[in-house]
Amino acid sequence: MIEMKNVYKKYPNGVVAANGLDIKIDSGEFVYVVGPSGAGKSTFIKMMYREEVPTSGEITINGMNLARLQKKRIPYLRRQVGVVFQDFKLLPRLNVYENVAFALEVIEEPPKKIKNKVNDVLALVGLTQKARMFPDELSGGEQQRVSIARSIVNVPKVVIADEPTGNLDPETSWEIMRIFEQINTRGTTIVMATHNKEIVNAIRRRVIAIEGGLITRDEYGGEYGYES
Ligand SMILES: Nc1ncnc2c1ncn2[C@@H]1O[C@H](COP(=O)(O)OP(=O)(O)OP(=O)(O)O)[C@@H](O)[C@H]1O
Repeated sequence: MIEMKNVYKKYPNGVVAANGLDIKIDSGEFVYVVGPSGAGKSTFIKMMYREEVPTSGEITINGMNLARLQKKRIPYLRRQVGVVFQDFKLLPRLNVYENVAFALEVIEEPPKKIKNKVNDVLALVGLTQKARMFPDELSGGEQQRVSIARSIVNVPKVVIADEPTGNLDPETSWEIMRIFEQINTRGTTIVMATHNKEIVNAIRRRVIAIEGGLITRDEYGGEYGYES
């Protein structure tokens, strides 16, 4: 479970990007985070994987208090929370297989386990045939599939995605959504910030709207609710 209690975030330049956020997200939920540009969606999401730390308030993920998490415990958090970005963030000099394996090498998994786990997730995202290719040899959708494979190879309880379809054409975006739905069906919680109105209105899930650093709407099966 993810819980925020009265979370406030002021950046050093004085911008208040979270102005008292209270939210509970249960295990296994699929949540969209929507709102206008600059509303505070990325800040909300970054605080969940401790890329940003709240100025005050509490955030817990599966019992871990992120505000008080010691630096040395961050790798442990990253094992429980997979992250997917709009711009994929793959390592350009590593091939598909190595990009995914890297997430396991840093936590010192035994080589044999690495091979099995990487092959399993590459099959799940449909990239078995492209395991030896490099990121610049892949389409945007394929690169995003590698990044999703990397985010789930540790079997995290939560996957957080910030605009994962933002750089993709509509058809490819639907393919990526099918993969997220599949991951969610296996019990993984998904929290996804998105501007994709068509997707939110078609694949109905919980919608949390943020405006001016506040949660202004929280509806199960809700609409996107903005013109974009
Ligand atoms: N590192 C930072 N330092 C200072 N201000 C920041 C920082 N990151 C974000 N902000 C500011 O905080 C506010 C919220 O930004 P955030 O990126 O969370 O919004 P967003 O809803 O994700 O926007 P978008 O949809 O455009 O990505 C904005 O006013 C932004 O300029």
